[in-house]
Amino acid sequence: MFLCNGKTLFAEAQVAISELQLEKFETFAQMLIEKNRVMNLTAITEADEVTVKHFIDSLTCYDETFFAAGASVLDLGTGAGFPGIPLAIMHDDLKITFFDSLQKRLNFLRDVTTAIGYKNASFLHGRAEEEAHKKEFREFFDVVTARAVARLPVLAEWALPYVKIGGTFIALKGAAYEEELKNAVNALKILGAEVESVQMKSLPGLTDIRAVIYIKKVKESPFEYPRKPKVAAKNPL
Ligand SMILES: C[S@@+](CC[C@H](N)C(=O)[O-])C[C@H]1O[C@@H](n2cnc3c(N)ncnc32)[C@H](O)[C@@H]1O
Repeated sequence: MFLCNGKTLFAEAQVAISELQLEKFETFAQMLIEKNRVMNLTAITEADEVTVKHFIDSLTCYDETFFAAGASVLDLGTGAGFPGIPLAIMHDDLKITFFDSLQKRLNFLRDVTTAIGYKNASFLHGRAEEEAHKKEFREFFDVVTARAVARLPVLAEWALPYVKIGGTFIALKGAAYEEELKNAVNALKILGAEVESVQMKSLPGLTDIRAVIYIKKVKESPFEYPRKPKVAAKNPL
């Protein structure tokens, strides 16, 4: 068993988890470590750190107020599957689309979802700035999640066009969250969104600041957003 302290760490984080869900995290962790030998997926490879900094951290974004049963979720810039795979393990009714610009990472996630028996997965390969202009994805998702993808003013422009009116964009952020929020005020206004709440989170054994920002989509995002690749980063709203 790779995650030998898994049960204790989830309990410390007050995450109620079944034996089956623990087994699925074990499967995912083993696949992640194995694949990481040949593909750049994560710098975190020690078992307790994987549990805390990837699995438990990902789950901090789950709040049932924002995730209705069976909700459609887009995990933008999912990488090695964070927060998407932990959400799929704990809430397998959610319909999660794993979205990344790197196909290899999506291939890995396809194998993971098969191994853990998660049947509600979809995979989207492309750039956030481009796929949002396709009719089938625009304002389609109940929830969009993103962890460690871009600064909030840029991320808001990439993510909010995918969120349906009344839906939520959830950004998992670190210590710079206040500064990012301040800098994103204009972007949120332009894109038709408002900050609903900011929840401070702590992780077992760590003192790092973690903030989960819930942003409500209140009206349509103007069609010109997101702008072409690299524009938002160079010239954020
Ligand atoms: C630093 S990783 C974070 C991965 C994961 N969310 C996590 O928290 O571990 C950022 C991911 O976002 C993807 N990404 C970056 N820019 C993107 C874009 N414009 N559209 C889609 N994916 C993007 C990258 O390929 C990478 O997998």
